[in-house]
Amino acid sequence: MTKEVHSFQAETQQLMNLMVHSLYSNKEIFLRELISNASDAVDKLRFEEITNHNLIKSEKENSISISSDKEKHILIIEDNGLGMSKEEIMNNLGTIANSGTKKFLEKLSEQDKKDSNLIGQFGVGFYSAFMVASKITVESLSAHGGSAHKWVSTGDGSYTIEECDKETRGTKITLELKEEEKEFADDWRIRSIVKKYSDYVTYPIYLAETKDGKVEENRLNKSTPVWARNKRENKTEDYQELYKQISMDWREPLLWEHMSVEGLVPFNAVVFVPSEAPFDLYTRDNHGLHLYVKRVSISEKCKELLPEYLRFVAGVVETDELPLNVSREILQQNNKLPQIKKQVVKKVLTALQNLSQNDNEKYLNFYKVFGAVLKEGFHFDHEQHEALSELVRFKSSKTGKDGYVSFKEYIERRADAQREIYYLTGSSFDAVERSPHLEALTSRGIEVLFLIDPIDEWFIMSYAKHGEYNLKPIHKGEIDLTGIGKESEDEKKSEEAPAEQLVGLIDLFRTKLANDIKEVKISKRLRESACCLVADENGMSAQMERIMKASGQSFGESKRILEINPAHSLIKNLAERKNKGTEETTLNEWVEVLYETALLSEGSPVKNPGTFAKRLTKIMEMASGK
Ligand SMILES: Nc1ncnc2c1ncn2[C@@H]1O[C@H](COP(=O)(O)OP(=O)(O)OP(=O)(O)O)[C@@H](O)[C@H]1O
Repeated sequence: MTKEVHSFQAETQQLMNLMVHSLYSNKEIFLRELISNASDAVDKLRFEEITNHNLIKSEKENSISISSDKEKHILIIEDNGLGMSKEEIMNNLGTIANSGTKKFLEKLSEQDKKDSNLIGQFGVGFYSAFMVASKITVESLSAHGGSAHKWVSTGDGSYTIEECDKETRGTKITLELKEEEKEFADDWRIRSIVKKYSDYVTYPIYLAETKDGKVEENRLNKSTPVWARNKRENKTEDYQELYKQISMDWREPLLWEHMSVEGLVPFNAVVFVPSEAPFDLYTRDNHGLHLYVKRVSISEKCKELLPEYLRFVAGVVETDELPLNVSREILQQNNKLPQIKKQVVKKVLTALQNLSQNDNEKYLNFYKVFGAVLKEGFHFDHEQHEALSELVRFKSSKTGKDGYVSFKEYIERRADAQREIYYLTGSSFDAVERSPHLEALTSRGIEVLFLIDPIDEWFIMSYAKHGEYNLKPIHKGEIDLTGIGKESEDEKKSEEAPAEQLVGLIDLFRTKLANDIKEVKISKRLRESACCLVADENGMSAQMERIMKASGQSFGESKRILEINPAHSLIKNLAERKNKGTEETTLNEWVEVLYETALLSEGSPVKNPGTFAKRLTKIMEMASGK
């Protein structure tokens, strides 16, 4: 047969031109594409073999062979798959069948045509080889028989096709590399690309390497990957090695889960929870799981498979339910990934629950590092509230600085008649531990959770109720503890001043502090302290205000309510003085100092520390002179 010359379809030519002149920097993906095509061709052969026994046999095992000639800048990729007839070659390599490539071209007509990054996003299959080759020869013998054909193109608008001598079934692709791309003929370069993208291709990938004058065929890819094997075949070290390879973390993982899911979207996965926080835990935006489709690496960090609040999880998911050249955009729209994600999330949360039940110490070590991140889930994943609520831990008025309590334990040891879960927000354990807000609750033996992570203010906005128990802030709104718990005899309040005796003093507070506070009220929550500040029911807590300020989102300071303790001797004395008509100026000073101490005890700064110190000194001076 003579050599025929054919022009490429217009779209194909457009694509070729782009490839030939591509400025895309990640050109190495061409090898991934060619290996993936070769692996597909072997897949197709194996599928047909089941029903058709007349296919040409191969003496070699089903495999992909790579060889190169550094001197001549030649790279060859050969497979013993199904191969192509003349018509198939012309159809497949002259037109654009691949849906990913079509999408790529559509995108190009809308967007800047020079946007070379699109190439990487779409993975344009066979044609990407023109990024590195000045001439490509494809020789193929179909396993169905007939004669072998050779297709040759330099990517300049046309290709030639003619019969050729090829005795073995399958396809051989010879790339004549451009001078500036000759590195792709180097063994080390080939090895590293295969390792990176095609390590888990089902069929062996061999590289012909010359050592001491002899050619050796060395296998580059692994055999069946850890996640595709039966769990029982894997050893602990297999998982540990996989973890290190995909996470770049040299420490052992805390735990892993191997999933083989049948169902609607079948997939295999291995997910890992690290034992230590990665350095970029709070800043990372490249979280995700490594996604494989038919053993081909599609995305190293597939965000669609993992919610942000599990961004510390590393792992691999493999499914055959997606097309190979799936683009990032398609990944985002794909409806199968959310189903996989849901199951992965469930599995990780269950694994953590199991850990907390079986080895609480280990779990708490995990929680100390990752707890705050996990809590973000309350805001973003309402579906998982129940599971997450079993995983959160808190410090409290009963745990001490190093301990933790779960919701479950809190409820188990709640006080008599207690129907709410009490909490207090603040910036640290030390800052809340001695808060005046705690006094009435502590004296009744009621435990108060300390929400002292910056994320807690958001956590509480998304999780206001645990089962039948409302979460109740003790630093906001009214608090009524009547009948709850039991007040110990020696902690009972000393006698309160009758309300009418406090009217004058309350008025004084109101006038003097008009610019700073919203209201003055008689407190039910104080025991030792003379006064404290509370936000109203829907107001912003002092901690929230500080966080907003620190992140540059201050809405101005909200005024809080000053509560005074009617049983405190200082308040009683001041009320008496006021009622006796003691000079206003002195009383004003006391009122100011009381307000400022209330600010300090909730962790807020006083407006003018110098004035505060002077006032305090004056009062101490007066007291010491008595
Ligand atoms: N080594 C090969 N053996 C047999 N057929 C091949 C080989 N390489 C390519 N082909 C054929 O050429 C077609 C075009 O390949 P190309 O890489 O452009 O897209 P694709 O492989 O179809 O894309 P996708 O991988 O998304 O299906 C393939 O569908 C296949 O039919």
